Amino acid sequence: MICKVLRLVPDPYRGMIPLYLAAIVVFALAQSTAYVLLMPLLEALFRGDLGAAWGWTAGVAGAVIVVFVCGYRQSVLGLRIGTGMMHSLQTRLGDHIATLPLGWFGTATAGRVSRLISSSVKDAMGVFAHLLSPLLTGVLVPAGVAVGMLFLDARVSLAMLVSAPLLYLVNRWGQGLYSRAETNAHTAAEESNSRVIEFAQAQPVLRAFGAATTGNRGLQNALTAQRRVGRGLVYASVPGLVVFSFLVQLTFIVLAYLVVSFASGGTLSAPAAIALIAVSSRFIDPLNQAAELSTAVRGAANAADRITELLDTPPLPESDSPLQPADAGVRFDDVRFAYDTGEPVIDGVSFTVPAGTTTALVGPSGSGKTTLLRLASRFYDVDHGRIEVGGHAISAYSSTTLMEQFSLVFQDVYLFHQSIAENVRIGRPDASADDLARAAEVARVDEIVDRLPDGWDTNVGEGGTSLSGGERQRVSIARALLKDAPIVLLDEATSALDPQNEAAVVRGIHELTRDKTVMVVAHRLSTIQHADQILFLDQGRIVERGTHDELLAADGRYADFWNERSRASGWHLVPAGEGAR
Ligand SMILES: Nc1ncnc2c1ncn2[C@@H]1O[C@H](COP(=O)(O)OP(=O)(O)OP(=O)(O)O)[C@@H](O)[C@H]1O
Repeated sequence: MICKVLRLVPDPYRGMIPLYLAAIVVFALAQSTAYVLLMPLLEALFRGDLGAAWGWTAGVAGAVIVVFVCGYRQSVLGLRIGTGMMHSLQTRLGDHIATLPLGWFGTATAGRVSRLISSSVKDAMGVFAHLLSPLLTGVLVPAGVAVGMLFLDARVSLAMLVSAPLLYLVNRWGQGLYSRAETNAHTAAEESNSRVIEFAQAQPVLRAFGAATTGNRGLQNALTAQRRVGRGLVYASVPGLVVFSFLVQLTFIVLAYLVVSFASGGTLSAPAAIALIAVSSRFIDPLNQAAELSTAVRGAANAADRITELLDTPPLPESDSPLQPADAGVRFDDVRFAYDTGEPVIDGVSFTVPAGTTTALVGPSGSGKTTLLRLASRFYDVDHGRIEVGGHAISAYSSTTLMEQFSLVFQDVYLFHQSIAENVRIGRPDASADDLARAAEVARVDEIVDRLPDGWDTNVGEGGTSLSGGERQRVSIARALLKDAPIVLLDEATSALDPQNEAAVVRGIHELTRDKTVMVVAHRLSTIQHADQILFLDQGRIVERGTHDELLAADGRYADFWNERSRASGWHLVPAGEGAR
């Protein structure tokens, strides 16, 4: 159980563990020695042999000094190992999560990650900070007392040693009950954490539907389930503790009975009997304490399992090759892909986007357009086929080199709880103030900054809540402009923007995509019409491809789509070959 936690201790602190354990062992042995020495001390006192009593007192005092020194040492070492382990685990978990494929980030992940990084790590570090020492002491002190008693009264010592296996088995049984309930309680807590996060984030939607306090059935169900399994956890921990505690008291009664019978049988003196009963109580108390702590250690071992499971989740394979792309071309070759659900979403897609050209992805909702952008930037690895950038498979590049090739402008723009300047600088953290100002001017972020109370230093709130949707898009375009990568992956907004934002976004995108390789999930008719190549997707396959004029002339799915969209937006179909450019 403890080994699982020991494995998580980082290197510089691992070296301290032998000294820490040695300090605990000496601390416990010194305690049991002090207790065992009470017996000859009491005997000497009862006999009136004050000289011997002083000698034993000195022995007890020596043992107490060792207890103090080792107690201090193991507390300091335990805290150092525990806090070092907590810091290292939080960093390791954070680094590891950043390398996981995006497919890992499912709906329950927010709650899972937050519980792992906060509560599970704290549970695991608690083993060193405050659990292991009293637990080991609770086992070693009674063992030391029982062995020490061998030299004073072997019969009582044997009775103590015989009770040990029985107590151990009962404790194990209690641990088993507790462990299962603890795992359920943790899963329920993860789920309710996720639902609480969702509840906070979904307030605008809930309020819009008048369901701010009552509408989140998921949260209510999760909290009810958590309460239920929480009660289960209490019920599961009680039987083990009660039976164990009863057995411990029973052991004490048996020991007391033995001592009294030996005394009345004349094989034990009265002072020795009194001293033995006093020492026996020191055998019993630490056992109760150890039983209570062992449930907490079991919880820590479960936490260590969860942490290890996450650290063992394979990251997206990362290349450390210094390979650089030859150009900014993109090629998909017979690519197939399914999300976790297993349903094929991309089904044998092949196409080439020559460097410096624009490819528009068009097709019905759910046909796989956005997925193609995610695959190009390796948010996920393909199940079959190959994606190349600059003449090499994207998996051959280090993730830093690969991401340097892309500017991503997706619809769901996330802004951090930071200033607007910091949010734009995510595109290139070392950008100069001039570059920042230029990108802001092109994407018209400067207009937004001018009206904000603290200008560039205005905090945009979590998720950018203090900006409108169009303004958030402008910030995301400014980020991409500042990054100035050779390939632009663009998911055009489907929703209509007000004229001011629309003009700013169109101008920003025009500048962003100038002379770049562009893959765009296109919704605006002018974007589609001016693309060098249009891919019409349906159910994960390219069903038509060509230029706007070629596809209109083919009079197939694209022509139908174009006619419909043109009618809807008040455009007029122009005969093939006369399409305005
Ligand atoms: N993270 C995901 N996990 C599971 N399935 C997903 C995920 N993202 C998308 N899908 C599914 O994959 C299919 C293709 O989705 P995708 O977003 O690529 O389509 P799209 O053509 O971009 O649609 P839209 O035009 O509506 O944005 C859809 O059936 C969608 O439900």
